[in-house]
Amino acid sequence: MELKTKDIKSVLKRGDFEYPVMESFYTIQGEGKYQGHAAYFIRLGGCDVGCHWCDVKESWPVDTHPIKSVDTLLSEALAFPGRLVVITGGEPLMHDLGPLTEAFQTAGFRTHIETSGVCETFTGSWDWICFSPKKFKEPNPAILPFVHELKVVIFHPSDVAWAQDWASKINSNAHLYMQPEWSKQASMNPLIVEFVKTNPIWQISVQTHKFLQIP
Ligand SMILES: C[S@@+](CC[C@H](N)C(=O)[O-])C[C@H]1O[C@@H](n2cnc3c(N)ncnc32)[C@H](O)[C@@H]1O
Ligand SMILES: Nc1nc2[nH]cc(C(=O)O)c2c(=O)[nH]1
Ligand code: SF4
Ligand SMILES: [Mg+2]
Repeated sequence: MELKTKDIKSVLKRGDFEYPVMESFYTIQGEGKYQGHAAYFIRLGGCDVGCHWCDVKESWPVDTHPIKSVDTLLSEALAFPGRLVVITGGEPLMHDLGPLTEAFQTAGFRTHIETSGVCETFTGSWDWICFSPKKFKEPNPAILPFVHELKVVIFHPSDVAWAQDWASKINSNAHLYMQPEWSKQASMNPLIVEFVKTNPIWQISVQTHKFLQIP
């Protein structure tokens, strides 16, 4: 049963909780298991991992983005038909995601996260956890039993074995993706294609939003 916005405000416990929000946008999930699904993205500010190939480096500072309340974020998302929210960043788990996810789930959204898993604390109530480990900062192993999807960016051939090593550490139900680093597709795509054909438990994820030229 979907609540109306005014009803939701009355049930939100921490609707006034605030976050630094670089951007929020209604689009098509371009990566991983839910690729192709309409989704409302909330990109939180702040990340200290420092991937040199990061495609959203402007998200890294935590104090240069507008501050938005849960109330506002939920009201903005409710304006669109989809009921799948993807919390991303930056590194979203830098923040206490309990209030945000509680509000969206109360309003009938599936809550998905895109995370590098590096944070000490692991907050929020999630319908889907996409874990994308990085060589630049060691993830917190506490997340590993809860991962629904492992998505490893392949920048160099050595990342293939590194990805398999991570697959051996997470729960056996997780979906396994290799994603070519965007600028290295010419060399990495053939490698990943051959790997997946040989190891069909894996899938390739190619950032379809960039081909569709949508956010
Ligand atoms: C921008 S990050 C934000 C969430 C979180 N910090 C993380 O890394 O998972 C979202 C996703 O984009 C991927 N990504 C970032 N830059 C990329 C690039 N240049 N090529 C391919 N994937 C990239 C990350 O690996 C991650 O799966
Ligand atoms: N369309 C679209 N899909 C995405 N999947 C993961 C993204 C991210 O930056 O977290 C992303 C993004 O930035 N845009
Ligand atoms: S962890 Fe994510 S947001 Fe942070 S630098 Fe790496 S890809 Fe970018
Ligand atoms: Mg992106």
